[in-house]
Amino acid sequence: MWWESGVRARAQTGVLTLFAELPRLLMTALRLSWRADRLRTIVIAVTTVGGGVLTAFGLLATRQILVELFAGGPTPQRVSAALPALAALAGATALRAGLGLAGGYAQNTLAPRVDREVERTLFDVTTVVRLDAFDTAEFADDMERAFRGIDAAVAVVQGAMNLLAGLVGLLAVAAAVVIIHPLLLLGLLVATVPGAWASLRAGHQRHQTYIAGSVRRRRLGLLHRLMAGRDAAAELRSYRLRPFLLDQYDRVMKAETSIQLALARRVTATTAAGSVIGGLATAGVYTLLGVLLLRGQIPIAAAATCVLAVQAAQRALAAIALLIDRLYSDGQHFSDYTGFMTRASQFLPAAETERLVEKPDRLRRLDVSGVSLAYPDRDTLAVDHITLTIHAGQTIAFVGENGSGKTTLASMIAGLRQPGTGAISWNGRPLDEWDPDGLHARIAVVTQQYHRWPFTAATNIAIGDITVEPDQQRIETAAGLAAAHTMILALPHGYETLLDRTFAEGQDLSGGQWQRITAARGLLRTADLLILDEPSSALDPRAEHALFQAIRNRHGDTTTLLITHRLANVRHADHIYVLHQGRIVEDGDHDSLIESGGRYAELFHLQAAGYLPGGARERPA
Ligand SMILES: Nc1ncnc2c1ncn2[C@@H]1O[C@H](COP(=O)(O)OP(=O)(O)OP(=O)(O)O)[C@@H](O)[C@H]1O
Repeated sequence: MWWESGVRARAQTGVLTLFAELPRLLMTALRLSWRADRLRTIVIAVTTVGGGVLTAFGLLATRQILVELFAGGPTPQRVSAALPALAALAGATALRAGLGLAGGYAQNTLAPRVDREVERTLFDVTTVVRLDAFDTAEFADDMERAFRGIDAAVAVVQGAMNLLAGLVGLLAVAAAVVIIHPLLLLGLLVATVPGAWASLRAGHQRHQTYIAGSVRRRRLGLLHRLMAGRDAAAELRSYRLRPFLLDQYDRVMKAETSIQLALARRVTATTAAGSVIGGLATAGVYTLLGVLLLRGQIPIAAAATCVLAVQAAQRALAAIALLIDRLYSDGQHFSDYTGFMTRASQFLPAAETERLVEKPDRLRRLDVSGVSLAYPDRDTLAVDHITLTIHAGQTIAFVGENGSGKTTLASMIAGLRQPGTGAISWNGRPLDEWDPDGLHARIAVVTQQYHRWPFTAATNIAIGDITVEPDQQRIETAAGLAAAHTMILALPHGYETLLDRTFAEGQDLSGGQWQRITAARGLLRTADLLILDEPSSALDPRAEHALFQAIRNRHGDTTTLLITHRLANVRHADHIYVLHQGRIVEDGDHDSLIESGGRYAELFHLQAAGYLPGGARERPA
């Protein structure tokens, strides 16, 4: 499907390349576990190695028991001769079980710590990357897989520990086998390598399918939200979208099902080939053992121990192959996580250097010099070579038709996006050379696409300034300015009403009520620069009047940048910039722009005509 193009190419990495990454992944997992909890990592390492040594010891003790039992002499004598080895075996088994319990406990209690460490590190990055990261589809895909990689991190750490334990155990068995007859070691390898290879290959096939399905899964997630979520529920019903969405779902699932069936066929074929070859090789090992026994090259006790050893080795190897398979697939999920962290680093803001430590002083002037910006995959510039100056205390307005670049320019002035070319400076120094926290503390932004934070009404306003403890008086004053106070008091729990319908006692608000809360959040702080992007699009006339009155009252104290399509609200602005296709095409105050009879005058008259009897036009003075 159209939205899947390009993903398949990313899933074409070879099995060997990925296998070669395993040691690096193991090291990353061990480092992670060390960072999460040193003591537990040490306990796991000690119990793992101890368990392996005890396995070898147990095998040799078994051999000794068999040697004593198969020796000549009366039975009671043979049994009593075997007793010390039997006691040693019992001791080793008990000790190994104890170590296993201790190691298991350490692993289980390590898992939540690793989980927290990994998830926290991911959120550290996702909350700091530049906004432009969210403009690319690759970033969204990467992030989807990175979140899956969080669960894999714990699995990789546990898998790495278990694999280590399995390898130590296997080494022990191999050592015991070599002591009995070196040729048997070769036989063991032949018997187990095909199975291990098949496991690896099957894991690789599963992961390839997983990567190729990343966009499809996101699409499915989207359809889940659209068909079962609250946001789309009303439109879904009013436009009768049910059959359309179900059809989309069926199409995606049809593709998904056939891909999963093809995968099941390939995995079964791979594991079947591994099992057949492995089975034949095992038969070869037992034949070899029989031949050695018949030729008298090994005694019967050694042969019996050897059968036990072969079985133990096969069990250990089967477990190891399974572990490698899991580790391999979890490791690849985990490498999606580590890969995301590496790739996301290109979207991190510039590292804070000495120069950035200085906090900006109160705004005196803000210069926009030759600023341009193009969004990824767009041929045209959203903002095209704009130069302007804003002086402290001024009220500035950006007006223009939809898509003319107002929001994009404002977001660069707010320091949320970096200009492609040109520079924006605060008191003569580029924005990115000031301490970012200090800068954002001096700028308040009320965005057009505001977020409905699932917190109480009070918190929704208080987060306008999280640098100080919430102050009820301050919150209520800000709410009053945005015509939100009375509305909030009318809610079931007033300011403490939770604004999320999906939780018990939660409430939802109308679009205009939400917008009042959003404006209150912006007005909470007496920022030097207040940017209001369409703050009144959903407000009723009374609320709109109150909000703009509050904004006008700040004139001279605060510098205000206003974006609105309701041109009556920008009449009082000191300077109005008219944008068209990313450029400033006119600027001046209201009267001079009306006088000049250009684009602004045309838009203003069009709007004003709607309020006049018979659609009469206001004439320029
Ligand atoms: N995240 C984005 N990725 C790609 N293109 C974008 C993105 N945001 C905006 N654009 C495009 O950039 C151009 C300018 O958009 P912008 O939002 O700045 O316009 P605007 O003047 O604020 O419009 P409106 O009046 O509708 O709010 C438009 O062509 C828009 O389609």
